[in-house]
Amino acid sequence: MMESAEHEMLRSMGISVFPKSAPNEHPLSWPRVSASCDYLSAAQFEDLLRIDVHVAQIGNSSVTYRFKFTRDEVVVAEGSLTVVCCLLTPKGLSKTPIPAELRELFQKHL
Ligand SMILES: CC(C)(COP(=O)(O)OP(=O)(O)OC[C@H]1O[C@@H](n2cnc3c(N)ncnc32)[C@H](O)[C@@H]1OP(=O)(O)O)[C@@H](O)C(=O)NCCC(=O)NCCSC(=O)c1cc(O)c2ccccc2c1O
Repeated sequence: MMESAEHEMLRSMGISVFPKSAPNEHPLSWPRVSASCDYLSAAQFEDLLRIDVHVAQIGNSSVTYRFKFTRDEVVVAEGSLTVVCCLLTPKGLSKTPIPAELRELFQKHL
């Protein structure tokens, strides 16, 4: 659910989760390096939950999101996810500094 909320947030910012890249460029991606969630009160099947997400920290290549899950006004869970800006190369993931234009977009959600 945190990943879905993160993806919705990226889309709302106009950032593709997996952008198309030019033939000789490596696509930019955001693999997760850390995830945690504290469950604070019980939720039940079919409950409608609201997930609020904001950017808690922007590093050189990393972004940390915080999530709050609520049912009506009750906080059900709180979570955190850290992703790293990476180039997807034929040899695998390679971290890269967050491009300035994306950093600016993330800063609006701090
Ligand atoms: C992502 C890595 C390639 C980074 O490797 P590296 O060793 O070079 O990174 P650093 O140690 O320097 O850290 C970079 C940056 O992240 C911060 N950080 C690292 N670990 C943590 C942590 N546990 N908690 C918080 N922060 C952390 C660190 O402080 C640095 O921050 P700065 O801001 O200062 O730069 C490498 O770690 C790696 O490959 N990890 C495995 C990633 C992975 O497979 N995750 C599992 C989920 S899968 C996934 O999410 C995913 C994987 C893919 O391959 C995809 C491919 C295509 C699309 C999507 C994919 C995808 O979603």
